[in-house]
Amino acid sequence: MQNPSGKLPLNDIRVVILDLDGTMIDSVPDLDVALNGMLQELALPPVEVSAIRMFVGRGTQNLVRSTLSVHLESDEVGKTMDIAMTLFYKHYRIVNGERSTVFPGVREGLELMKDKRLSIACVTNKPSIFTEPLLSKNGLYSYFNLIYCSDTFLVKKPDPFPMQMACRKLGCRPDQAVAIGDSVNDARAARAAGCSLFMVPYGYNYGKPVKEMNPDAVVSSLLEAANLIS
Ligand SMILES: O=C(O)COP(=O)(O)O
Ligand SMILES: [Mg+2]
Repeated sequence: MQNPSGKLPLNDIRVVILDLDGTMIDSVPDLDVALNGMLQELALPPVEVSAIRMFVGRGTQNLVRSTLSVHLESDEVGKTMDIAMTLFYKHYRIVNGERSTVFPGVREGLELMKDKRLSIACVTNKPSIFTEPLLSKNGLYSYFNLIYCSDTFLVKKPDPFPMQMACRKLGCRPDQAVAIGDSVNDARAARAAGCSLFMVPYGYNYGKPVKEMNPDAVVSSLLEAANLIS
């Protein structure tokens, strides 16, 4: 754990705002099956799972566009997007939650946050049609006081609006909330919203070390994060 700001443990925190993909759940194994199913129906070659890991974080449209761009020029990508999105949704609805796994320390961290009487929000760039089944299948849904997805508002992370709304809805000031995420999108949203920021190093951050985002701490698990909140 690193502590660049020197203000740990964080005091007077009321709300924890959690990212989903790459922070709580390793969803790439399902995305791999769904994206490659989409490519097969489009008569395009498969993409490597290591490439897919680099594409996650800015929502489904960007994920599908990046995947198509491995094989197609940008004008072809534009023409193929509508059918590709339909095919991706078809495949992902079938496999969502089948191969994905909960990262170590997530359940224990959520339990400790509950014990500390913190409110827990999930703010994800995943569409709601996939988010709620994924949390439910993994037994995590009931921990959340609030869940905001990519389609809840007109904007998503890195825009700060969903995190600001989570604070307002849960009755705290932004400086009484800590966001915990894996990517630059979480970091930008949290800082622009005025929240504290913890980052996990095991998720998807386009291959960049999370310490470059200057979080208040890099935490190895949600359990470690929960221990740093008082
Ligand atoms: O679906 C994505 O692009 C990423 O989702 P996340 O915000 O939960 O990491
Ligand atoms: Mg993420």
